Amino acid sequence: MATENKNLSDYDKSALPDAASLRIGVVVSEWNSEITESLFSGAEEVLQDAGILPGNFLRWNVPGSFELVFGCKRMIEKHAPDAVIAIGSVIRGETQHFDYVCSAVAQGIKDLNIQYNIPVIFCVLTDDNLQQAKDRSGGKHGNKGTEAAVVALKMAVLGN
Ligand SMILES: Nc1c(NC[C@H](O)[C@H](O)[C@H](O)CO)[nH]c(=O)[nH]c1=O
Ligand SMILES: CC(=O)[C@@H](O)COP(=O)(O)O
Repeated sequence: MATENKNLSDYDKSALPDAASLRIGVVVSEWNSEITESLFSGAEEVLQDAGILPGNFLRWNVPGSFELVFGCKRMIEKHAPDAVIAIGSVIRGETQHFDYVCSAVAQGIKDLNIQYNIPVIFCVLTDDNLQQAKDRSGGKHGNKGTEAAVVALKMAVLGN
């Protein structure tokens, strides 16, 4: 399993890009909030370790992962952040709805990266069950929110 072999959740604080001059946005889905709040906490810790100023750390909530695309788009247009992290947790149910939500969100976030000159980081867990989500949001496989924040910082300063 890819995650078992590659865990970016352990990071070197001294190697993080300096966030003192950066504005980072985070859009958080309220579905599976136990998971998304853990992901947010992981991301928040990294950004604070990197020295982000409170006024430059923006958080908006949206109802579900499908709304992450619009939420990130509106945040970009309103605040022009240096990077945006989209946080969600999609857990498979009985129907094909899981597949449609996951595909739409992944494609939509990819499109935002192309449409705007701002990195939009895909921190959306797509799991078959709650345990898989727990394992990747502060459990045995680390925290994808932590990883996403490291990626956001690196992409925000890319080419500088
Ligand atoms: N089942 C999950 C959803 N479903 C809701 C959709 O994301 C969306 O809000 C709805 O279709 C209205 O547009 N969302 C998640 O984030 N996680 C799920 O497991
Ligand atoms: C990802 C979803 O929307 C899914 O959890 C909904 O569950 P179901 O497919 O049983 O309606």
